[in-house]
Amino acid sequence: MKGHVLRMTGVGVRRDGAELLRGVDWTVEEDERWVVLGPNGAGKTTLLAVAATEQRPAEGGVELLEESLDEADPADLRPLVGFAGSAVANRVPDSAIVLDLVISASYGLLGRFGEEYQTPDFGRARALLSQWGVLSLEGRRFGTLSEGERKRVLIARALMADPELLLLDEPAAGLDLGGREDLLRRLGRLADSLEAPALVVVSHHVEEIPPGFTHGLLIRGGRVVDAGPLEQVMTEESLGETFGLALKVEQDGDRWTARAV
Ligand SMILES: Nc1ncnc2c1ncn2[C@@H]1O[C@H](COP(=O)(O)OP(=O)(O)OP(=O)(O)O)[C@@H](O)[C@H]1O
Repeated sequence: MKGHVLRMTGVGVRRDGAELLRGVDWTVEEDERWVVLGPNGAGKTTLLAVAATEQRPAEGGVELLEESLDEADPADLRPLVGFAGSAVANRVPDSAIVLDLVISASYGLLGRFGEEYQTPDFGRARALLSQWGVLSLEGRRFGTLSEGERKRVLIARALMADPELLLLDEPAAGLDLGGREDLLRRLGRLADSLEAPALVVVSHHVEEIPPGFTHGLLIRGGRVVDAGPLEQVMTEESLGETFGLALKVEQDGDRWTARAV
């Protein structure tokens, strides 16, 4: 059955007198794969923080799996959301062992602190590391990993608790061309999987939209410029307004490119 996993209505966020988001209406259904596109400072990370229940909006409503955040305990809803991005990477101790980092996501922890795990938990953690191409790193310390390796490990971690919604903040940033293409292929495979959670990927670049993604939300200055099926929102007009410059946008199969004109 199709149902909404995330719904924001009139969401506004303010911090230290600055308006970070304003009047955001956004619904993510369980079979949708969204990319959130916008320039630096547009409010993308803030939007994900609200979706991940880490930031409470000053205005408007947020529902996760049809439960209002006003009524539910965020601690009960948090395991339903997998989140990977630099905000998580910055909190991981350099000394955390990769396998421990992934497996401890079942308890919402960033490493093992004496909790008990069963054989199937280790099996799942290793299967996820393998799915993201980093099983050989299972015994390494997080602090010794490259940027690309960290990103893959954190995506595996975000999937460990079998979330209903997976939020990835700039998964392709800082990767070389081969690393980016490999990551996009793996994200495309996840997008195609019927068992995958609803997906939301944040990016600055239309070239980083993974194959199989269905919807786009364009944001600038904390306001939604456009949101809906990709073919409807990926226009030169809407993207030009979002990034503040005239653009030539092209689609080649399920990939996109954009350049200034
Ligand atoms: N405490 C704060 N006080 C004032 N402004 C803030 C505060 N925290 C964040 N901002 C501003 O809110 C805006 C949105 O920030 P956010 O990190 O959500 O943007 P973003 O789209 O993820 O940007 P980037 O692509 O550069 O990561 C930015 O202009 C940022 O400077």
